[in-house]
Amino acid sequence: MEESNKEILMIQKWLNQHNELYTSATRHPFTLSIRDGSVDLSAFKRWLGQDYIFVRAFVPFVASLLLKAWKESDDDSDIEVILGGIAALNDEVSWFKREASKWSVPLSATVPQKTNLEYCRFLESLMSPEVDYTVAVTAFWAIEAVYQESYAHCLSDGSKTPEELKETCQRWGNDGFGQYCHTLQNIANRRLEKSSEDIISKAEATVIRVLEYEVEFWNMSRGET
Ligand SMILES: Cc1ncc(CO)c(N)n1
Repeated sequence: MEESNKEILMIQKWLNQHNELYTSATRHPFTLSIRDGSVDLSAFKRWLGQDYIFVRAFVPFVASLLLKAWKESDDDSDIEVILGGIAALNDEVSWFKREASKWSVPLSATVPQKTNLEYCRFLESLMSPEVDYTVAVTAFWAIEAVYQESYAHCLSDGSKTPEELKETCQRWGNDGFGQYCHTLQNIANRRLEKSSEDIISKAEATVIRVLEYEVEFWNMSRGET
Protein backbone atom coordinates (compact mmCIF):
# COMPACT_ATOMS: atom_id res chain seq x y z
CA MET A 1 0.00 0.00 0.00
CA GLU A 2 1.36 3.40 -0.98
CA GLU A 3 2.17 6.02 1.58
CA SER A 4 -0.11 8.56 -0.08
CA ASN A 5 -3.05 6.22 0.30
CA LYS A 6 -4.80 7.36 3.47
CA GLU A 7 -7.25 4.49 3.47
CA ILE A 8 -6.97 2.45 6.64
CA LEU A 9 -7.36 -1.26 6.15
CA MET A 10 -10.17 -2.91 8.08
CA ILE A 11 -8.09 -5.17 10.30
CA GLN A 12 -5.77 -2.36 11.34
CA LYS A 13 -8.83 -0.26 12.17
CA TRP A 14 -10.27 -3.05 14.35
CA LEU A 15 -6.96 -3.65 16.10
CA ASN A 16 -6.89 0.03 17.01
CA GLN A 17 -10.51 0.00 18.15
CA HIS A 18 -10.20 -3.19 20.17
CA ASN A 19 -6.61 -2.68 21.25
CA GLU A 20 -7.26 -3.47 24.90
CA LEU A 21 -8.85 -6.84 24.10
CA TYR A 22 -6.17 -7.67 21.52
CA THR A 23 -3.46 -6.88 24.07
CA SER A 24 -5.14 -9.08 26.72
CA ALA A 25 -4.93 -11.96 24.22
CA THR A 26 -1.38 -11.33 22.99
CA ARG A 27 0.21 -10.21 26.28
CA HIS A 28 -1.53 -12.62 28.63
CA PRO A 29 -0.03 -13.35 32.08
CA PHE A 30 0.54 -16.98 31.01
CA THR A 31 2.67 -16.16 27.96
CA LEU A 32 4.31 -13.27 29.82
CA SER A 33 5.32 -15.80 32.49
CA ILE A 34 6.96 -17.92 29.78
CA ARG A 35 8.79 -14.82 28.57
CA ASP A 36 10.08 -13.85 32.02
CA GLY A 37 10.95 -17.44 32.95
CA SER A 38 8.59 -17.63 35.94
CA VAL A 39 6.15 -20.00 34.21
CA ASP A 40 4.57 -22.74 36.27
CA LEU A 41 5.32 -25.95 34.35
CA SER A 42 2.05 -27.54 35.41
CA ALA A 43 0.28 -24.61 33.70
CA PHE A 44 2.34 -25.26 30.57
CA LYS A 45 1.37 -28.93 30.63
CA ARG A 46 -2.29 -28.01 31.09
CA TRP A 47 -2.06 -25.72 28.08
CA LEU A 48 -0.34 -28.43 26.02
CA GLY A 49 -3.04 -31.04 26.68
CA GLN A 50 -5.90 -28.61 26.06
CA ASP A 51 -4.34 -27.13 22.92
CA TYR A 52 -3.93 -30.59 21.39
CA ILE A 53 -7.70 -31.05 21.73
CA PHE A 54 -8.28 -27.60 20.22
CA VAL A 55 -5.97 -28.29 17.25
CA ARG A 56 -7.85 -31.50 16.49
CA ALA A 57 -11.02 -29.40 16.09
CA PHE A 58 -9.13 -26.68 14.26
CA VAL A 59 -8.25 -29.10 11.40
CA PRO A 60 -11.86 -29.58 10.20
CA PHE A 61 -12.42 -25.83 10.57
CA VAL A 62 -9.51 -25.12 8.20
CA ALA A 63 -10.77 -27.87 5.87
CA SER A 64 -14.16 -26.13 5.78
CA LEU A 65 -12.38 -22.86 5.03
CA LEU A 66 -10.62 -24.53 2.10
CA LEU A 67 -14.01 -25.58 0.76
CA LYS A 68 -15.38 -22.04 1.13
CA ALA A 69 -12.31 -20.60 -0.64
CA TRP A 70 -12.74 -23.04 -3.49
CA LYS A 71 -16.39 -22.05 -3.90
CA GLU A 72 -16.26 -18.33 -3.16
CA SER A 73 -12.78 -16.88 -3.52
CA ASP A 74 -11.89 -14.45 -6.28
CA ASP A 75 -8.20 -15.35 -6.00
CA ASP A 76 -6.80 -18.84 -6.66
CA SER A 77 -3.79 -18.29 -4.44
CA ASP A 78 -6.05 -18.28 -1.32
CA ILE A 79 -6.46 -22.05 -1.75
CA GLU A 80 -2.71 -22.56 -1.75
CA VAL A 81 -2.25 -20.47 1.39
CA ILE A 82 -4.96 -22.41 3.24
CA LEU A 83 -3.61 -25.74 1.98
CA GLY A 84 -0.21 -24.71 3.37
CA GLY A 85 -1.97 -24.09 6.68
CA ILE A 86 -3.43 -27.59 6.62
CA ALA A 87 0.01 -29.06 5.87
CA ALA A 88 1.45 -27.14 8.84
CA LEU A 89 -1.34 -28.50 11.05
CA ASN A 90 -0.47 -32.04 10.01
CA ASP A 91 3.04 -31.40 11.30
CA GLU A 92 1.63 -29.68 14.39
CA VAL A 93 -0.46 -32.69 15.42
CA SER A 94 2.69 -34.89 15.32
CA TRP A 95 4.60 -32.25 17.27
CA PHE A 96 1.93 -32.16 20.00
CA LYS A 97 2.18 -35.93 20.41
CA ARG A 98 5.98 -35.80 20.72
CA GLU A 99 5.92 -32.80 23.05
CA ALA A 100 3.23 -34.40 25.24
CA SER A 101 5.27 -37.56 25.62
CA LYS A 102 8.33 -35.44 26.49
CA TRP A 103 6.37 -33.75 29.31
CA SER A 104 4.47 -36.92 30.30
CA VAL A 105 1.11 -35.38 29.43
CA PRO A 106 -1.33 -38.24 28.73
CA LEU A 107 -3.22 -36.86 25.70
CA SER A 108 -5.76 -39.68 25.48
CA ALA A 109 -6.70 -39.13 29.13
CA THR A 110 -6.92 -35.33 28.81
CA VAL A 111 -10.46 -34.10 29.38
CA PRO A 112 -11.45 -30.94 27.48
CA GLN A 113 -12.24 -28.06 29.84
CA LYS A 114 -15.46 -26.06 29.51
CA THR A 115 -13.74 -23.11 27.78
CA ASN A 116 -12.13 -25.45 25.29
CA LEU A 117 -15.44 -27.18 24.50
CA GLU A 118 -17.07 -23.79 23.97
CA TYR A 119 -14.28 -22.57 21.72
CA CYS A 120 -14.44 -25.83 19.69
CA ARG A 121 -18.22 -25.44 19.41
CA PHE A 122 -17.71 -21.88 18.16
CA LEU A 123 -15.27 -23.20 15.52
CA GLU A 124 -17.90 -25.73 14.53
CA SER A 125 -20.47 -22.97 14.07
CA LEU A 126 -18.07 -21.26 11.64
CA MET A 127 -17.87 -24.48 9.58
CA SER A 128 -21.51 -24.08 8.51
CA PRO A 129 -21.99 -23.41 4.77
CA GLU A 130 -24.10 -20.43 5.85
CA VAL A 131 -21.01 -18.67 7.18
CA ASP A 132 -19.43 -16.49 4.53
CA TYR A 133 -15.85 -17.15 3.36
CA THR A 134 -14.86 -13.60 4.33
CA VAL A 135 -16.07 -14.07 7.92
CA ALA A 136 -14.36 -17.47 8.23
CA VAL A 137 -11.02 -16.38 6.76
CA THR A 138 -10.99 -13.33 9.03
CA ALA A 139 -11.56 -15.62 12.04
CA PHE A 140 -8.74 -17.86 10.80
CA TRP A 141 -6.38 -14.90 10.64
CA ALA A 142 -7.31 -13.83 14.21
CA ILE A 143 -6.84 -17.34 15.65
CA GLU A 144 -3.37 -17.70 14.10
CA ALA A 145 -2.30 -14.10 14.78
CA VAL A 146 -2.88 -14.35 18.56
CA TYR A 147 -0.50 -17.32 18.82
CA GLN A 148 2.03 -15.71 16.49
CA GLU A 149 2.13 -12.45 18.46
CA SER A 150 2.06 -14.16 21.84
CA TYR A 151 4.88 -16.61 21.16
CA ALA A 152 7.03 -14.24 19.08
CA HIS A 153 7.03 -11.96 22.13
CA CYS A 154 8.48 -14.85 24.18
CA LEU A 155 11.50 -14.89 21.84
CA SER A 156 12.05 -11.16 21.36
CA ASP A 157 14.85 -9.08 22.89
CA GLY A 158 15.12 -9.32 26.65
CA SER A 159 13.10 -12.54 26.98
CA LYS A 160 14.16 -15.12 29.56
CA THR A 161 12.16 -18.01 28.13
CA PRO A 162 13.38 -21.33 29.59
CA GLU A 163 15.38 -23.43 27.10
CA GLU A 164 12.90 -26.34 27.22
CA LEU A 165 10.04 -24.04 26.10
CA LYS A 166 11.83 -22.32 23.24
CA GLU A 167 10.80 -24.94 20.68
CA THR A 168 7.14 -24.31 21.52
CA CYS A 169 7.61 -20.55 21.13
CA GLN A 170 9.47 -21.10 17.83
CA ARG A 171 6.61 -23.14 16.45
CA TRP A 172 4.33 -20.08 16.36
CA GLY A 173 6.85 -17.30 16.89
CA ASN A 174 9.11 -17.99 13.91
CA ASP A 175 9.38 -15.52 11.01
CA GLY A 176 7.82 -17.91 8.50
CA PHE A 177 4.71 -18.18 10.64
CA GLY A 178 4.72 -14.40 10.96
CA GLN A 179 4.78 -14.09 7.15
CA TYR A 180 1.96 -16.61 6.88
CA CYS A 181 -0.19 -14.61 9.33
CA HIS A 182 0.55 -11.48 7.33
CA THR A 183 -0.63 -13.22 4.16
CA LEU A 184 -3.85 -14.26 5.93
CA GLN A 185 -4.36 -10.67 7.07
CA ASN A 186 -3.95 -9.48 3.47
CA ILE A 187 -6.52 -12.00 2.27
CA ALA A 188 -8.96 -10.91 4.96
CA ASN A 189 -8.44 -7.21 4.20
CA ARG A 190 -8.87 -7.79 0.47
CA ARG A 191 -12.16 -9.61 1.05
CA LEU A 192 -13.42 -7.10 3.62
CA GLU A 193 -12.80 -4.21 1.22
CA LYS A 194 -15.27 -5.75 -1.21
CA SER A 195 -17.83 -6.79 1.40
CA SER A 196 -21.23 -5.46 2.40
CA GLU A 197 -21.76 -3.70 5.73
CA ASP A 198 -23.53 -6.80 6.98
CA ILE A 199 -20.56 -9.10 6.29
CA ILE A 200 -18.11 -6.55 7.69
CA SER A 201 -20.00 -6.29 10.97
CA LYS A 202 -20.32 -10.08 11.20
CA ALA A 203 -16.57 -10.42 10.63
CA GLU A 204 -15.81 -7.81 13.29
CA ALA A 205 -18.06 -9.55 15.83
CA THR A 206 -16.34 -12.84 15.00
CA VAL A 207 -12.88 -11.36 15.57
CA ILE A 208 -14.02 -10.06 18.96
CA ARG A 209 -15.37 -13.51 19.91
CA VAL A 210 -12.08 -15.13 18.84
CA LEU A 211 -10.06 -12.70 20.96
CA GLU A 212 -12.32 -13.31 23.96
CA TYR A 213 -11.99 -17.08 23.56
CA GLU A 214 -8.22 -16.78 23.23
CA VAL A 215 -8.01 -14.88 26.54
CA GLU A 216 -10.17 -17.52 28.22
CA PHE A 217 -8.04 -20.26 26.69
CA TRP A 218 -4.88 -18.82 28.24
CA ASN A 219 -6.78 -18.39 31.52
CA MET A 220 -7.57 -22.09 31.44
CA SER A 221 -3.87 -22.96 31.43
CA ARG A 222 -3.51 -21.05 34.68
CA GLY A 223 -6.07 -23.46 36.11
CA GLU A 224 -8.63 -20.75 36.75
CA THR A 225 -11.50 -22.15 34.76
C1 LIG B 1 -6.33 -21.89 21.30
C2 LIG B 1 -5.47 -21.79 20.11
N1 LIG B 1 -5.54 -20.70 19.35
C3 LIG B 1 -4.77 -20.56 18.26
C4 LIG B 1 -3.90 -21.56 17.89
C5 LIG B 1 -3.02 -21.34 16.68
O1 LIG B 1 -2.89 -22.42 15.87
C6 LIG B 1 -3.85 -22.72 18.71
N2 LIG B 1 -3.01 -23.75 18.42
N3 LIG B 1 -4.64 -22.79 19.79
